[in-house]
Amino acid sequence: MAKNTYRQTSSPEPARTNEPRPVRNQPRQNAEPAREPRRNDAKAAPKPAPKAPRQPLKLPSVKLGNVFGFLRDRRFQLFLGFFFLLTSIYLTIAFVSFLFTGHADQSVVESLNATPVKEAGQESGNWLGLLGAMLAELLIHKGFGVAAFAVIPIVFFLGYKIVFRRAELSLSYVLALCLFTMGWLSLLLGYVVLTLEAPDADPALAHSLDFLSGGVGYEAALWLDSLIGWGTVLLLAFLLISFVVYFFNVTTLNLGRSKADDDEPAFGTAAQAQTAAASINGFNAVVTADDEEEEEEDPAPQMTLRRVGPVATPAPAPVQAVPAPELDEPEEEELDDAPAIASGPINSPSPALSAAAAVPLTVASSSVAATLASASAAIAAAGASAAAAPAASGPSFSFETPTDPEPVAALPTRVPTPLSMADLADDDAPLPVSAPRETAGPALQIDSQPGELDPAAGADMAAIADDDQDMETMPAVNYDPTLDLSRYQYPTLELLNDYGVAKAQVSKEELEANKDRIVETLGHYGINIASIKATIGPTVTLYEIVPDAGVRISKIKSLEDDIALSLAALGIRIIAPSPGKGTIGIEVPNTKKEMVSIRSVFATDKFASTEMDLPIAFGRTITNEVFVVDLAKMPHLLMAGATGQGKSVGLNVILASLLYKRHPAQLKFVLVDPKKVELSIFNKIERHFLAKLPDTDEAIITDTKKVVNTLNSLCMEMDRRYDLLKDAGCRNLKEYNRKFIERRLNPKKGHRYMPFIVLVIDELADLMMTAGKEVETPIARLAQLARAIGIHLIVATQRPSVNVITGIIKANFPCRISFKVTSKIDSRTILDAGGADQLVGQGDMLISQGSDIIRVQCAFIDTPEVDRLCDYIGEQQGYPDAYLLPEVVGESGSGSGDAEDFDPSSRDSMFEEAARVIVTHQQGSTSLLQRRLKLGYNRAGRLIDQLEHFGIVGPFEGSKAREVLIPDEYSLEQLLNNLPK
Ligand SMILES: Nc1ncnc2c1ncn2[C@@H]1O[C@H](COP(=O)(O)OP(=O)(O)OP(=O)(O)O)[C@@H](O)[C@H]1O
Repeated sequence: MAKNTYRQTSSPEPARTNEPRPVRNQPRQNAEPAREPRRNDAKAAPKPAPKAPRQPLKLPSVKLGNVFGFLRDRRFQLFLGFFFLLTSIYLTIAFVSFLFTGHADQSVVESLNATPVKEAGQESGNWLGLLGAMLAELLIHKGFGVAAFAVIPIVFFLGYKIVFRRAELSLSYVLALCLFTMGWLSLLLGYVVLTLEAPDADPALAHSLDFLSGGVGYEAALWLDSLIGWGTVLLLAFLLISFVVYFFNVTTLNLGRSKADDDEPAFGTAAQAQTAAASINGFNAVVTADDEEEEEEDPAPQMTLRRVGPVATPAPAPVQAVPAPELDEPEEEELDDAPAIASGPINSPSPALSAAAAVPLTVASSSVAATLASASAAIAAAGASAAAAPAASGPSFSFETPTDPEPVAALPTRVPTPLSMADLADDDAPLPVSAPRETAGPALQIDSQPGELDPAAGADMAAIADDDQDMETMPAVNYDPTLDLSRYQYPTLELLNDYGVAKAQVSKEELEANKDRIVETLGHYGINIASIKATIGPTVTLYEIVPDAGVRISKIKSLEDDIALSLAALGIRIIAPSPGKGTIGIEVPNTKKEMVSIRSVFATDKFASTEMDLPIAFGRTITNEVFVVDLAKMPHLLMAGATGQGKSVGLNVILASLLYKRHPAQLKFVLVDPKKVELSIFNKIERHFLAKLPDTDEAIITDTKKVVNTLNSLCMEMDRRYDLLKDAGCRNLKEYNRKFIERRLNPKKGHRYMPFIVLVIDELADLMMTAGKEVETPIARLAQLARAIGIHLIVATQRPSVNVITGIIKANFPCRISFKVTSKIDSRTILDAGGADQLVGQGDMLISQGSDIIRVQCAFIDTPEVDRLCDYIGEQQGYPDAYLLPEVVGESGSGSGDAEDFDPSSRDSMFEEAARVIVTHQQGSTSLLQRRLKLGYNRAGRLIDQLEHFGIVGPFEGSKAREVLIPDEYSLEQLLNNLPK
């Protein structure tokens, strides 16, 4: 019976005598049928005494933290760690020795209660003495057989983790793997041994291998065999598959898939994408159930980094992934109480989590992109078929429906955004909607560029960086101006109306008829045409003709009206010659115009992936190309157009373009709206995108007097910015901000991140009428100088007459846009060329940049769309207030315009002299003081305010001079004598 002695563990052993010890390898034939005695033995085994009912454990009232405080003692930890490490070595030797000496040692160990330890130790053959023999007997022979070796990695890992405070695998990972291996392998081997014990099997072989399974494995296999027979094999297979699936997170099977399939980008499962997206420097961050357990165990801010093999995606350069630092093991009590994010940086969710959230929506957006792409493919097909139409008789004629050449941009993906300190600080501000919203590409760009890590994630990584790592040595990237509103979500395309795919509105008949009339009309004047080609745009069709040799261009140009007459169409424009084409262009309005929706323009790759600083997507050109310009390069814009021709829509398009592409930290608007209703809709984004003077209630300026102050304030901001640029040794704002972001400028010296400022004046005519020079001078000054320091002007007017668009303003606005105007003169005033009077209206516009004039159909954005856009931004967390411009009082002395604020003790030294000039001339004008007293604008303005305060001149009256309240010099002298000195 010695063969299965480990199964008799509960049998009382005979007292040890001098007789030879029962030998383990006693012949098997002496045995009774193998299974019976074990069952009997089991029944015969004395039952353990019934346990006393459990008493509720009375905890001492001392804090557990005090009791287990020694656990935090590093010396104790090292002691424990080395103990585990050495134990693992000890177990390895003892177990290996067991393979050779186990059988012989079995009787020694089993007779221990009857033999003195010393004697038993001498008899033991194990290389590590009696203890080695006992451990091996317990864990291998009576326990799990050879599978007991799996205990060793657990003990070793514990020691390693405690001593070195780092481990690339989590404890739960090692425990799960080793314990499963031990149990499963033991059961498997138990079943093998059981099978070898069958009457027809080789008994010697069975005996020599019986140590493999151990007592536990054998008994379990025996039990299962009795219960389900051969089903044990199936159960073993099922257990293995289940473990592999769960443990290795298997979600797809590659059975029968070709390599090509494998090469496809995997959007399949959240886990895959999560793993792919969170790849950092060769580690994949994986959040699994195991890791959650790990988090409970250790409240340190940590992301489990599991090496899962080489990662295909290139690691983002600037941020280094470092394994989470191990903190001292916390006490049990602390662990329970620790909130989930207690120690983590609040603005930094695990990249793995971000990725997981992004996945389903990535799929959604890619399918939308696919839909749009197929739509543009359909247009392309339509264009191709139109182009294939046979040419008519006469000069060669071809026409094409220009297709959208822009690949449609992938829609923004959604990412949850981190919470910043500012978020927490501003309790009143509405918290952003917790549901993930979309972020424009570079918004992963946020405005992160594709491929960059979320800056917040970058901050996170730095936050968990090893204590020893010197932040100074890291790449200088973690100042990020957008982090104050790090949860800010860029607007999505869903906010805009979807008008579907635009269709070509010009029929082949219309094209043919127009072509015939052009050829015929020109023929009447003896102009023959070599070839003619038509390009269909959204509003007009461009017929490009190549006249016969020797025809004078000016002759064709002079026939503009005749061609218009013959075509019975308004808005014909002749471009002779078409720049860079060698043809003469004749633009003929389409009978049915195509509306260019703003959504279709924003969805194009050209706009979505633009790298411009201040991109504006105006609309589509005649060749259907999306027309995107950079306001930062323009650098200012003058817009004109008769009433109802699309100016306000154009302004909204400009504002929407910028709002779609810039973060509130990067851009501020100063909105001047004398009409009071045009821009009021943008009030909702005051705390995100608007700038205003301190102590003013409304950010959108409707009062002329405030406009003057605001313009002067912008001039001050400009001067200050120039000072800062000079101090930093930078030539423009971009360079300066780059330097600041790289932390090469000291905020203590007044350096700060400077957003672009875009000043929008909706109606210049009104301002010029009421404030004249007072607005003209600062506007001209800003236009001349503000380019380099990121202040850009957009000035619109419906009256492009010379007294509104004065020479000085015009000279400083090289880029001008004209919607339809009422006269040729207006067209010349704004564009220095005719043509704007011949536009067809409704957003049809000409853009002049220097010598080039381009016809563009402005995109259409409706008021409800702007409303939705502003709501979307306005509902998000904003800054506590609008961006504050410098106060004017300090430098110009004109204060916020309130003469009551004036401090009498700080009267200007030229006050009396100024009063005499004003009273003598009976004209309360700042420019009079400037001229007569040779003063600068600011000082003259300050003096006028002081004169107002002392009742010498009346209040500000717009462009008119102030009323002089003192009738003659005598009265003035009396007043001056009575003034406090
Ligand atoms: N790009 C466009 N595409 C299609 N229709 C347009 C476009 N722009 C303007 N329209 C049409 O013209 C109308 C007037 O446009 P808008 O209000 O912009 O004119 P405006 O020049 O600002 O007039 P006002 O100076 O009187 O305010 C709009 O309501 C719209 O119907």
